[in-house]
Amino acid sequence: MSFFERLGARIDAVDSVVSVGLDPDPKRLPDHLADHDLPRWAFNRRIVDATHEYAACYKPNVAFYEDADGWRALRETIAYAEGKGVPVLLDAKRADIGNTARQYAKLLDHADAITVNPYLGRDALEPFLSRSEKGVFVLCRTSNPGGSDFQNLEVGNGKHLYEYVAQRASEWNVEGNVGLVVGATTPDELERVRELVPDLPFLVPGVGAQGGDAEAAVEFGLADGVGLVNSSRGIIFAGEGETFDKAAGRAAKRLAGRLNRHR
Ligand SMILES: O=C(O)c1cc(=O)[nH]c(=O)n1[C@@H]1O[C@H](COP(=O)(O)O)[C@@H](O)[C@H]1O
Repeated sequence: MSFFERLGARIDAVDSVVSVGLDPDPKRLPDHLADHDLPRWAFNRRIVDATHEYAACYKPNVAFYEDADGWRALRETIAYAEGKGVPVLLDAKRADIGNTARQYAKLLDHADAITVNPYLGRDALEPFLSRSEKGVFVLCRTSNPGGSDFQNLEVGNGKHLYEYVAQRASEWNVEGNVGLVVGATTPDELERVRELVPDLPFLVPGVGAQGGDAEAAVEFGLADGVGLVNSSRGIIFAGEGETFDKAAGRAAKRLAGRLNRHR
């Protein structure tokens, strides 16, 4: 089964397109977890317990795990999420020259899907794209304020770079495993990318803490019902103290319901 078939089945099973972002900023973890051997894992475990019923996937951003304990915490988190039947999308934004990219692509041995950066071109993504059973989400129009610096440059025929990336990524979809990352903070661009590539599922970050447009995220993010709308801080840091997980569960449920009203 392809990644997008598995994701579609998960979306149907939980009636949710929510991607729960597991970005456990050590500075924001509840104090009572500090004594744990791996506080990030202790935190994530309780987040997964509280949110998995509403999670179409989990999206750990590897930036929050790039140290010795972090990798251990990430490994435990992935195994636990998968044990609950939830696909894991590693947000790594990788790409490099061929022999390095082949090493980076080994990350896919441990997850169902990954985010990649198109800046280095097609060959830098080949080791990811050739993994037909894994999902590969190509950054297209990012949600940050500087996303327009390069991505909105005109590259010829009145076309912007993000539009060109969308079309090229669609050509790279030989294995049926390519999606795009398009932020909810620029709904006009989101709509435009959907016009250009009707068939690719999107990962739409930027709702919640970044204030993006949840309605547009659902209206344009899904292809044949498949796609993901991510919130990280808005879910995992919805509450504080001993009951942080309960608040996260409520936040995930609320977002799933809100998105479903537009599905
Ligand atoms: O690739 C991503 O997931 C991503 C792309 C993008 O354009 N904007 C964006 O916010 N993200 C990621 O999505 C998550 C958003 O986190 P919150 O703003 O806390 O919901 C972070 O892990 C970001 O790195």
